[in-house]
Formats: sequence, structure tokens, C-alpha cells
Amino acid sequence: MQQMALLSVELVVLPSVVLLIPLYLYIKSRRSNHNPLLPTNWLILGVLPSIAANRHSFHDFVTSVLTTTKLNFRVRGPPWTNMRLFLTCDPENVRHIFTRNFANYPKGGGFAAVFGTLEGTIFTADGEPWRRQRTRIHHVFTRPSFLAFMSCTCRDKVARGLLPLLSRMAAAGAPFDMDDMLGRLVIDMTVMLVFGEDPRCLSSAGKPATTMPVAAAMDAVMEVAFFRNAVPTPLWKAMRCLRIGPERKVAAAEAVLRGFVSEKIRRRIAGGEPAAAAVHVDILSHYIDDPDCYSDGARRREPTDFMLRTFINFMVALRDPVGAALPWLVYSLATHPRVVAAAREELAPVAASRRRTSSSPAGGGEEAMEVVFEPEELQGLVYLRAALLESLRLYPPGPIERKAVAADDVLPSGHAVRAGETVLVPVYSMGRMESVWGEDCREYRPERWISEDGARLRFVPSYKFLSFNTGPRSCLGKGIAMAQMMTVAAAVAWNFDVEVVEGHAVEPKLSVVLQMKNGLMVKVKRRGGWCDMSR
Ligand code: HEM
Repeated sequence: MQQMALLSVELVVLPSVVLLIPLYLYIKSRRSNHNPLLPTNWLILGVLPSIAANRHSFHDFVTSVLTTTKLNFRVRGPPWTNMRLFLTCDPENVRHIFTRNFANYPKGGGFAAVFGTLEGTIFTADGEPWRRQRTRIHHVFTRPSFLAFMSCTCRDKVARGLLPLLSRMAAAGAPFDMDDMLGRLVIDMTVMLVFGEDPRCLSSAGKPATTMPVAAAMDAVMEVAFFRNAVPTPLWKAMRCLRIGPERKVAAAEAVLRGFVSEKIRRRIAGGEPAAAAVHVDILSHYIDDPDCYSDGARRREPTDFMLRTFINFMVALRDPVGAALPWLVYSLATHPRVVAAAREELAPVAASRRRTSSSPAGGGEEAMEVVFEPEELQGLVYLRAALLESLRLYPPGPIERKAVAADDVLPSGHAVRAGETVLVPVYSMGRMESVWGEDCREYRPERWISEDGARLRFVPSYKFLSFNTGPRSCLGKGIAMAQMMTVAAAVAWNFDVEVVEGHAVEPKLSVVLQMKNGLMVKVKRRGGWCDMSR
């Protein structure tokens, strides 16, 4: 009996003491050097508990860490992982990584794995395959016929879809989700530009629309991508195999996206023409006759897997950032009446040159009774553009940029990075750094973009304002996105007063796209009489 008791002391107590003493000393040492504003690096779980505890305000948590650490912070994952992250929002580091030493900071295999659905496309590719795709897409996006089609699609959707719907909402006086409404508008514009078809999600607002599951699938893929960025690779890969947690949704979402683009491509192959206005202009028209896009070459029956992924990528590139940015812009305007008043003052001469129209044009659809601005006539408006840039600074649609480190390097800040590490640039945090944007960095103040005399936009280097990325991989759709967003913002701000419903919590969702978690509940009122407005 006595021997048994001794044995249990040897087997249980001694090993526990041996294990617990170093653990205790480790925790004690961490606590004593530990700044409470920084995440604790736990022995087994690394910083994962801090990430989990701060998931509800993740971007603000990262912002406060980077403020405390003066723009740079190194994160080691748990010892059982190879997670080595360097976070920076120092503009000089950003310039070095994205431009000056661009070749040393590819997207890398980790990025492609996180965005598995888009593997091989321009968004995830590096080197020559990326360069080839960029050249081709640049050619498509800069063709005057494509830009004219974009303008016309955008203007029509605003005139025949958005404004009549907002008028109905104003008449009803009931609160509604502006985020959902703008989401429908953007998916309609996207499918028009990519496939030349109007899915009419906006006209079915309030009811389920057939294309909305595609939007939901894109959201699911982006939420999972966020999760994959935040946790060690072996963990999410294991969860993917077991189909648990956020990983559970990926396969179904991918199937929806592939089914959608595949159906559109096959329909076109089978002779279905796009809407008259889109013939030879939409993005699909530039790929449909390319034998390289088909596994059976010139017979053009089987789109390759790469073609399907390329078109999913187009859907994501056009829809996600604009769909995320517009609700934040409307929110920024709705909560800053002073800015809306200044924007209206700038719009007044343009509005004065418009005629009120009540016609119901051929082709169906309601034409707005309100003022509709043409994208071209808004191009030179300095204040409206500044209001949009300011919203993109505070609410960048891509809140985090990710790069791999190919070879050891030293950043301008003096920090060394090693091959195999990952650099994360929290773009959201960068817009909220006093050392980058000044003491009023958290304020929505379009004036910071405008020259003293109010006539021009100030020059702001893109390595400081990273919302459209900087360097050789900067956004190829910036001009298109700005034109679309200014057209929508001008129409809403000129014709309606927007009020966010009291008590509605506006906060970002945890995703690689900065969407709103709870939508944007608002009430709208039509502004006075047309005659008053145009004075
Ligand atoms: C508010 C709107 C938009 C924002 C803030 C935005 C931002 C960005 C950012 C940050 C990137 C770099 C992503 C990365 O490499 O990690 C990017 C790339 C890209 N964007 Fe945009 N984008 C917007 C709209 C658009 C639109 C409307 C289009 C197409 C018409 C577009 C086409 C592209 C393409 C093709 C790339 C890939 C460039 C490359 O890797 O070489 N974007 N965009």
C-alpha cells in the first residue's frame, strides 16, 4: 500500500512539478515584462487567446497595439506552428515592401492557400503569370468602350433602380437596411460589367433574389480567408479536413460561385448574347473566343478551371470593395451633415444644368424623378472626391494587406525580417495613426485632402493612403470604382436626407473585406422641392 502511494507520488506529482515550475516562471516573467496594452504570448497558444478575446473589435485592437508599439509589431505564433508575422503600418516600410524592394515581397504560397478559390488568378499569382494577367486586364479596363459601358450601366442602375427605391422608402418612412440595398445595386452593376446581364437584385429588394446567394458565397469565402490569416496554417487545414468551424462553409460557397460563373460562360458559348449594350464590351467578351480558356481548345466547350477561377476573381474584384465602401461612405456622410452641405453646394451648379425627367423609357424600369448625375460630370468635383477618399482612409475595403518575405531583409524602420515570415500591413490601422495622419486622424474630415485654395486635391502618396494599394500591384479598377461611387454618393446626397436609426450599432464584420456586421439601418427623407434644391 505504502509502495503504491510512493509510486503515485513519483508518477503524478513529480512530473507535474517538473512541468509546472518552468510554466510558472515563464508566466511570471511574461507578466513582469508585459505591457498590458500588448497581447500576451502564451506558452502553448501564442497570441491566439488575445486574438480570440478581441475578435469583436479586432481592427481597433490591432490599431491600439500598433499605436503602443510605434507602428511595428512582431508576432510569434504558438511553438507548434511556423507562424511568424511582422505587422507594420510605417509608410516608409510600406514603400520599401510594395515598391522599392517589390521583388522580395511576393504574395507567396500562404496567400494563395488562404484564398484557395482564387488560386492562380491575378489576385494570388506572382511573377510572370501575374504580370501576364495584369497586362491583359489593364487592356480590358482601359478600353473606351468598356468605360462608356460602365458609365452607362452605373447611371442607369442609379436612375432606374436605386433612386425610385429610395423614393418609395422615403414615402413609407420606415427604417430599412441601406447596406443590403447598396449591396444589391453593386452586384447588379458587377454582373452587368462581367457578364453583360442584369440579375435585377435591386428591383427585387426586400425579396430573395436568385443572384444574392452568390453574394453570400463571396462573403463566406472572404470571412474564411480572414480566419485563415488569423490562425496557424495547420489549425485551419485540420479544420478544413474535418469541415468544422468557419471552414465548414467553404466547399458549399465555392460550389455556388463555380456554378454561377460556369452557367454564365456556358450560356454565352451556347450562343446567348449579352444585353444589346454589352455586346463585345463586357469582360466575358474579351475571353470567350480565346482557345486558351478551354480545355478542348478551339472547340470551346469546356471552360478550364482557371477560366472559372478568373471569372470568380472578376466578380470579387468588382463587387467586394465597392460593395463594402459604399455603405461606409453613406454612413460617413449621414453622420456628418456639415460635409453633406458642402458636397451639395458643390453639386448645385451641376444639378442646375439637369432637367427633371419623369419619362418611363423603353426597356422598362422606372426612371427617377430625382436628379441623376452622369459619372463624367462628377469627375472634376474636388469636395465630393475628397469626401470619398476620406471615407476610404477610415474604412478601407481591404483592411489588411499581406506579403511574404522571400529573402532576409532590413526595413527602413531598422527591423529585420527573415525569409519565410509574413508581413501584414493593417491598412485600417494605418488610417488611424497620429504619426501618419496627424492628431485628428480619427475624424472624418475631407478637407485634409484639399489644397488651401480649395481648387485641387493635395498630393498624398499612395504608400501612406494604401486603400487602393501602392506600387506595381496597385488597383487596376480605381478609376472605375471612383466613378461608380461618386455617381451613387452624389445621387443619394443630393436627393435625400439620410439618418442612421438611433441605437443601431455600426461596426465592421470579421472578414478580409471591411463589410458592416449588422448592416446599416437608416431612414431617408426626400429633400425639399426640386426648384429649391437647384437654386
Ligand atoms: C473601392 C473600390 C476598390 C478598392 C478600395 C480596391 C482596392 C484594391 C486593392 C487594395 C488591391 C490590391 C489587393 C492585393 O494585392 O492584395 C486591388 C487590386 C486589384 N483591383 Fe481593386 N479596388 C477597388 C475596386 C476595384 C474595381 C471596381 C476593379 C475592377 C473594375 C478592381 C480591380 C482590381 C484588380 C484587377 C486588382 C489586381 C491588381 C494586381 O494584383 O495586379 N478594383 N484593388
